[in-house]
Amino acid sequence: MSDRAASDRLTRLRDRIEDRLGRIGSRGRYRDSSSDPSAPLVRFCGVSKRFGPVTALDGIDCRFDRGRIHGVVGPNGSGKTTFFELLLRLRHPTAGTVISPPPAAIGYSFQEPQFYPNLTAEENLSVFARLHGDVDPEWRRSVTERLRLDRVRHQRAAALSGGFRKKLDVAIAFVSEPELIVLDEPLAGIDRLSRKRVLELIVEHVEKGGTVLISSHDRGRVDPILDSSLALYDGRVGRPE
Ligand SMILES: Nc1ncnc2c1ncn2[C@@H]1O[C@H](COP(=O)(O)OP(=O)(O)OP(=O)(O)O)[C@@H](O)[C@H]1O
Repeated sequence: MSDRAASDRLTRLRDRIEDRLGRIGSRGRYRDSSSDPSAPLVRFCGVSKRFGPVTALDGIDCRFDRGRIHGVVGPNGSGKTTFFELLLRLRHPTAGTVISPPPAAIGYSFQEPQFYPNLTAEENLSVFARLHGDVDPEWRRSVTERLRLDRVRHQRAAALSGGFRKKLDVAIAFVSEPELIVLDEPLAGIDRLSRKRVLELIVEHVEKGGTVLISSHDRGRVDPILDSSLALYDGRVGRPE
């Protein structure tokens, strides 16, 4: 990583920590989802997020039921990433209440990878699998093989090609079988067979009772598996693309 990239990364990290601690003029709050299985797993009640003069989200009200695949769609800059960051408590709402499972119960893959660059693909999967307690080793093997990560398992994550990095990051989201999986552009930059496999993993996760939120510009592939869609436009709900 160049000095410039390392410094940019550090600045973003510092910004997120400050934000997460609610130090940037934030009056919104978080609550854990109710354990009642008939209650929605995720709810946003009047949620807004401002970055200085920029309003990224403006009074969002929505709910996502359990055991479903939910799409979050919208053009570039409509607020999808900010929405996911609030859901994961990586950022603090400026106003309103975000109700979601605690971050430890959420697997995710965002545009910026979460893996440890100096660990191998296999070591990364093993670390993330253990984060949420015991995981069936057969499941881990199945995810690894289906995304064809077995062939690069001894390579350092940082040395992987772009497509394999993306697949490793997506595999990490699934490996611990969390209650909720949040995927921001999971099909970007991966080959056709792997895209098919990712969609299969999503459907399988939901059939086992899990919940998935997904944002993708690959609407042709993703739309057929969605149970519902939240359309964002300029930080507001409702206007379709
Ligand atoms: N850390 C930040 N500081 C300032 N403005 C930000 C920050 N993060 C997001 N924004 C602004 O908030 C708005 C929503 O951005 P966001 O990244 O959530 O959109 P998006 O729908 O994910 O876009 P894309 O599809 O291009 O990834 C944009 O105007 C963006 O410039």
